[in-house]
Amino acid sequence: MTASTKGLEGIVATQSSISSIIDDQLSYVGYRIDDLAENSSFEEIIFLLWNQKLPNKSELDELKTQLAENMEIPDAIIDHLRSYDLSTVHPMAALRTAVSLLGLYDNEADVMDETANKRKAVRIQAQIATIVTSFSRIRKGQEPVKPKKDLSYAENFLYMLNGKEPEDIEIEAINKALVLHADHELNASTFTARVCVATLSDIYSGITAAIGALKGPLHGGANENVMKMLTEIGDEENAIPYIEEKLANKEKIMGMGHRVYRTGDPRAKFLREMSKELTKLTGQQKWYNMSVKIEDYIKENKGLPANVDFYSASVYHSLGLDHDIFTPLFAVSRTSGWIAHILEQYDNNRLIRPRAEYTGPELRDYVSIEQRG
Ligand SMILES: CC(=O)SCCNC(=O)CCNC(=O)[C@H](O)C(C)(C)COP(=O)(O)OP(=O)(O)OC[C@H]1O[C@@H](n2cnc3c(N)ncnc32)[C@H](O)[C@@H]1OP(=O)(O)O
Ligand SMILES: O=C([O-])CC(=O)C(=O)O
Repeated sequence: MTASTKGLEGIVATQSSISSIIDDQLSYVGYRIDDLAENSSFEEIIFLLWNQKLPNKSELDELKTQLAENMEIPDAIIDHLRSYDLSTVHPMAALRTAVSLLGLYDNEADVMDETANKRKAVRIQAQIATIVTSFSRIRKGQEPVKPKKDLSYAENFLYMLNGKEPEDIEIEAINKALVLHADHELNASTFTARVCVATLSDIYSGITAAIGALKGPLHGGANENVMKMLTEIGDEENAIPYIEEKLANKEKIMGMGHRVYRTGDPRAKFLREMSKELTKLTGQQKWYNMSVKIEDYIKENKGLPANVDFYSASVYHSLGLDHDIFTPLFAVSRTSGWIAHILEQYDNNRLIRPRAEYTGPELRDYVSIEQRG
């Protein structure tokens, strides 16, 4: 292994027909992210990722109905969420455990045929939103809100989170965020999901493993940390001195840099636009202004682009989301991509088992405990 392959940089580890990043352009199943972000509902994206084609009207209506009808979670999950001290638990840890638990209440969890896997896909995609929103409400002492069958996925997410039907601008913002985060080639959490199910383990195991990988601050956890940074900075004039100090201490700036993108993350411009609009609307422009200053500074001084997690922070903050719910919302969206990759892995499976270059001691003789110093 050379320094350049550390972290498997540049290694092509599988073939996939789900999403592609070529010359810093992202597409889902051949459709440009720019077109999808402007025009698609999240349900359309789910259908596209799982079926490799855009749905016609009746296919889309059917999926929307299935998702809305499957959103309720078993009472046992709600009881579980009430059973521990939620104030000390990160929502991503709660989500990881709750999705694993969900598998215990699905009597098809270990049925591995294609049709059962598709039914489970719908259930997991539907119920993950309800787990996140129920957790959020229960820890505030509020009752969980049941989904409504006539609402879209984005609407139901906001309705179950806030207990009231959302405004159009909120629905549009959440829908676009869900579309933009849905899939991203062989990112760390998707790779984790594929490695897990390539042992022929079940979908719940794959999604649980992926949630664990997304939680880390170098991956999905960055969005929460961006808001933490902006809050610490506090005012626009503090932004550059704060960043200079971080860089001088060799600390990473959250939401900046990417393993694959060199010129820029094509999703970031949409989130930047949304951040501009929503922070203006809510009188919180300072978060957007601060973010622009940081983005410009890092681009000029480090040559690094803002990634998807950078502006999503001020977008979600403007929508009133608790900061530690940012990454769970990412997971809600990325579940669609994880499931697509899991189904693709099952479809043409081979165990994923690379090698390690051994760098430990040479072979040596065993020393009995009495003879050890
Ligand atoms: C949805 C997503 O997962 S998008 C990514 C979300 N993660 C973040 O935003 C966390 C901050 N960013 C990072 O840590 C990185 O840019 C990653 C993890 C995204 C990609 O990392 P890698 O490709 O492994 O790059 P690596 O960490 O090796 O960095 C290469 C160089 O750029 C620097 N660098 C990379 N990102 C940053 C950053 N955000 N801030 C400061 N310096 C950075 C590194 O310090 C390193 O510099 P050096 O060569 O002088 O030591
Ligand atoms: O692809 C990656 O490495 C990280 C990323 O942007 C994502 O998962 O959306």
